[in-house]
Amino acid sequence: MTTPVLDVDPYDARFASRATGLLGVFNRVDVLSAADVHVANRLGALADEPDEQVRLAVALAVRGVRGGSVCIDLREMARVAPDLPWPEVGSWTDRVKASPLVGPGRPLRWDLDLLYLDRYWRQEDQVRADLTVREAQLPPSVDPAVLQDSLDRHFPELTDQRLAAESAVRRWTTVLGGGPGTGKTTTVARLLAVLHDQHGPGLRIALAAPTGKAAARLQEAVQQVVATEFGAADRERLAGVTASTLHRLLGSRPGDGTRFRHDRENRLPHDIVVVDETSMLSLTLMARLLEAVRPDARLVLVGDPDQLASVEAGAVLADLVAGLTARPLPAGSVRPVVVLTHTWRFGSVIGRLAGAVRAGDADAAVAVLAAGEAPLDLDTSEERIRDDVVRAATAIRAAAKDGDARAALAQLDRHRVLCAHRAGPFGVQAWSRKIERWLADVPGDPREGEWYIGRPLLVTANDYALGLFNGDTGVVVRQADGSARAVFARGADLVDFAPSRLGDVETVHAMTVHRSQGSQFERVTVILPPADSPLATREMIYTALTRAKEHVRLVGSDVELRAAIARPAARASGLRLRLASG
Ligand SMILES: Nc1ncnc2c1ncn2[C@@H]1O[C@H](COP(=O)(O)OP(=O)(O)OP(=O)(O)O)[C@@H](O)[C@H]1O
Repeated sequence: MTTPVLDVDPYDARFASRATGLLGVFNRVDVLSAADVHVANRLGALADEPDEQVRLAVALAVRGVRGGSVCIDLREMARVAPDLPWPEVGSWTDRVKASPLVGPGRPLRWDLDLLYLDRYWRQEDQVRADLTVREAQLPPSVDPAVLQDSLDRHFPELTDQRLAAESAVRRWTTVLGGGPGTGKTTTVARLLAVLHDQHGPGLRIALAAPTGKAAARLQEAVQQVVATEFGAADRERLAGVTASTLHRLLGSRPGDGTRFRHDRENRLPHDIVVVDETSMLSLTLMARLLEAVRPDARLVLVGDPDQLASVEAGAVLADLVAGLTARPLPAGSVRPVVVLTHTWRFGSVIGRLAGAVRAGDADAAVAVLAAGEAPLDLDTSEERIRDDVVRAATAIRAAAKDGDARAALAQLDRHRVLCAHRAGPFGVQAWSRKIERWLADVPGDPREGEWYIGRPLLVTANDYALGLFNGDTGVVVRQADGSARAVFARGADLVDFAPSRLGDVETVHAMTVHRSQGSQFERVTVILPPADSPLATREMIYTALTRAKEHVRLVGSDVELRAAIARPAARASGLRLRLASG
């Protein structure tokens, strides 16, 4: 195999200037970043490991985490760039396994024929161990007659929703999956009532989600079911149930994003913990959650396993669904994983397109689009996008000028541009600049100053003092005295701040698909990433489409759409294998 000849600019920060040999080759073609190479060389030097094949494996493991993989499979690595001088897999594996860098108490681990950075191996093993301990206990004690009665009341038919509720009563851990509108929240509200019947008064319930927005939606949806479906007794018992962010529930400590007040030594007091939007949890956050929940508290993990996984490493929900489903089920016990498939909300065109994307069926997806039905279009005309964007921004601004904060926040959810990328011509930054230019051209309506009335805001870092969380959105609204306040929703309430108190905020007309998880908008404009982008994946498109309640515009052509549908996100992890084998 020949080594590619490359012209390298020595001042380009992407290139590790002293990367030589194999690592230099992989760095120069951008397979390894300068940071990957530095970490590998530093660890190699500390452990006295000169073997460049081992250092290459270390650098690839670091690279893997950057791409969301918890570990790497050396046998699969050559697929990344087949023309590079990859070591022969057999001897490469032997060298890595024998290296002083690899083993218990060392920086890396070899397990299940996969190479891990030790930290992630420990987290994966902890998740397995905690789930196994929960399973190994005696199951919760249940009054079967009471259970039968409450299930008949809340789930009169034998549906998957009823099975999920029964699992939540009979097991310590339940995973409830399903796409948008499949009835997950309805099931959660009803199963809380069923659990109340078992437990009697004093049941301590925690509802949580990874973002403030998702927590607010969960609380609102549960409360709506309680208010509209339940009789007086259940209504009274569940009327006060609130939801919070997972970080708030676990007790985040300022300046420490990965350790919490509640942990193995200081468990959460709740008898039942329900977490929504679990697909957004990284492996690290799942490990923290599992160590904080009492082993004898019921845990219900809810989410859509087909959505994009977390920004950080791991694909925990998809792994839990696959791993726990593969475990042999003792006779007579209820399944720990229930995935709801019937869509109650939009049996609509958007649902059909999302279903085709999820199934990886590009022909069916293109056929749905080609049918030209109203809520969908595949369009590159900037004119139409501009109309949508300007109309939405104008409506926000009008409500904000009127001092009507609730209306301004409602308008904020009418339309959003979603991009796979942050940077580059298809990314959030470029689209935000373009939108700002369009808005500046609207006659007679200059948006002046940083905190102009009607500025839509996105919080980009947790602010514990203000109680604002990464991903929260708000609007600058005019007050009766003419001053400007930044207004955000907190549950059913509104909170407002002097804009000068806000730290990390951006103007939000466009956002990444990752950030949009846990939110829905009436209309969504999706900028399809270029066909050769590594971010052009099936999960990316599915997640973007399912953010829309009424209308989706895809910007691009069927070439980009087909390319993304053909590429399932590849995140290496050993969790499903570990869980499947118990
Ligand atoms: N068994 C059922 N029979 C009839 N309608 C149902 C049933 N279950 C849920 N629904 C209705 O379907 C709609 C969607 O339900 P729900 O909000 O619980 O879904 P979800 O999966 O939580 O959706 P999302 O993920 O978008 O929040 C609601 O209007 C709800 O009332």
